[in-house]
Amino acid sequence: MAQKRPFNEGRRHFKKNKKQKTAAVEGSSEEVLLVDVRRLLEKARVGDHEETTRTLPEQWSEVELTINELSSTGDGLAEKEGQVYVVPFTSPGDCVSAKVVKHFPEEGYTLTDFLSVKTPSQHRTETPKCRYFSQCSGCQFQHMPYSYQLAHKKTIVEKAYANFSGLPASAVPAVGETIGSPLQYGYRTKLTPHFDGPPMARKDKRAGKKVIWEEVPPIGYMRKGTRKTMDIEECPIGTEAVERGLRRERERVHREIDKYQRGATLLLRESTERVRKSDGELQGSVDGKMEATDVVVEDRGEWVHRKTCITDHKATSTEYVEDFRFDNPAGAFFQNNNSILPLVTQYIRENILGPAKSGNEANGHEPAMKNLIDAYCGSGFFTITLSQMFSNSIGIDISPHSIESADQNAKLNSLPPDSTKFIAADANHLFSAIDTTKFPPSETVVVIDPPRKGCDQNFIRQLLAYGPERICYVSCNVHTQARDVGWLVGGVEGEDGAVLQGLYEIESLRGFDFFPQTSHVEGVAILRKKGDGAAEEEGGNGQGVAADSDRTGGS
Ligand SMILES: C[S@@+](CC[C@H](N)C(=O)[O-])C[C@H]1O[C@@H](n2cnc3c(N)ncnc32)[C@H](O)[C@@H]1O
Repeated sequence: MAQKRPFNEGRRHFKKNKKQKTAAVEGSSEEVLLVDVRRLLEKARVGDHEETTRTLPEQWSEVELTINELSSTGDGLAEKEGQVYVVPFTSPGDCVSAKVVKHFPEEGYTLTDFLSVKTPSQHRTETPKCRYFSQCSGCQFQHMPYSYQLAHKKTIVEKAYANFSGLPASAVPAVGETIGSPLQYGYRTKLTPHFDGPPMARKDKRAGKKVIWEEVPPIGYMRKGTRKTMDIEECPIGTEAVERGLRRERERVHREIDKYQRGATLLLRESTERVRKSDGELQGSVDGKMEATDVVVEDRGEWVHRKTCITDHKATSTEYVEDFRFDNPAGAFFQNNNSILPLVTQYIRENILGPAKSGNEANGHEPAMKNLIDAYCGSGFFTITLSQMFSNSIGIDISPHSIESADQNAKLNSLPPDSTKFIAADANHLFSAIDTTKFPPSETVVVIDPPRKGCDQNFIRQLLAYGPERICYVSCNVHTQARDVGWLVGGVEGEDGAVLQGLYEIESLRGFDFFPQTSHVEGVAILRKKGDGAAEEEGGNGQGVAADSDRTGGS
């Protein structure tokens, strides 16, 4: 059985500092960093570093370090005399100067501020496009070539499964190459910069006084390693329409700051109006030019896309992915990098039914997968883009607002209501609501795309009890994904304490780069029920379950 153990793994080996009673959140950066620190210390053969007597440099002193490796959190790690120094904005091989910020002696690491490069690594080849790079906490990788970023993200997936799935290496297939984003800058369709209230705002408010702004505060993102907001005038990972919106919103806040009683988060969400070129009026005014101050016009073959930036949470934003249209309240969740979405949907279509049952060929195979259940469906992105492959599709989301949008989106895309349905419900109660005569598990594929914290253990138990033929697990946190997949493959403790056997094997695993220049990677894992053609595929396309060799390579 795959245990809950892996998420404690990073801490288990360190004596806890008495003051640090709070456990790190499962799958959090802190947890992931701890595991990488411990692995590096093991590699450096430091042995029991808790017993090592080390003299650590004083806080705020400057240290010179050579970066050994990149952590899954995107930070450089440098081992020196039995202590790991965490240095942001660096690459393996960099020799850098850094300022000591905080020691965690029990855990064996020290947080630092990056100061300067003494000798650059061979992976430090790019000139960052953002003038705030190495101060802003948003991006970590602008100094590295894109191919290196993609290769690193593959190792993040590998390490996640090696360290957090609780599975033997033989149960984890070779991780595929990371699929890159067609746009590596100018891709983010949503940004949410913020500003803080004046220091006395709370006290003034309690005293019934009007809040006084002595100056316009910085509007932007957190300065790396601090809780302070830094002023950001431009963000080159945002789309052009969003960049325009940022400038406009900043000007507005500068004009209207006195209307605010406290700090605020601003919304910048791209919205697209699609106009057929033959409709005339826009012909000739295309090719990414600004048609008017706030409108970016893009040539899309027979269409013209007019892109604007919405700042009202409740206003409707429209996005096109392939030929599907999605309308959402601008403040609601929708994927943030439209350029990569067609690659993801295409990949899932090609793999969701398995190598022999892809796409339209599926109907010729028995048992054909006729049904789709999209747990955590949001406004219907996967249900709608995949529904043409299935006779019945159902999407479930806990947010009634998302389900309203999903219903609306199904209509916008002319999907028949008798075959594509959505229900507002907790995924934990999903399987009691499913009619198994309509959705027999042997003919059903389940797509899972939960929030960063992953699935509830209860959901996993119910999924195992239902036992769909295939599962496609999409996740923005490959660490919690690895834990959940570990349970589906290796089994999980039932509510009564008895072991529920794992039913699945991992057919394929790879990352998609939804967020270039950052350390985030979206994982897509395809699982099939054990015994469903595993043998015939082994050794076939290199994506089958590995033979008994250590291929996860996470340590
Ligand atoms: C990462 S989003 C994915 C949305 C969708 N698949 C998409 O691509 O647009 C996660 C979704 O899970 C939903 N969610 C969170 N907890 C849930 C639960 N217990 N049951 C059902 N849905 C939940 C959220 O409302 C959110 O829409």
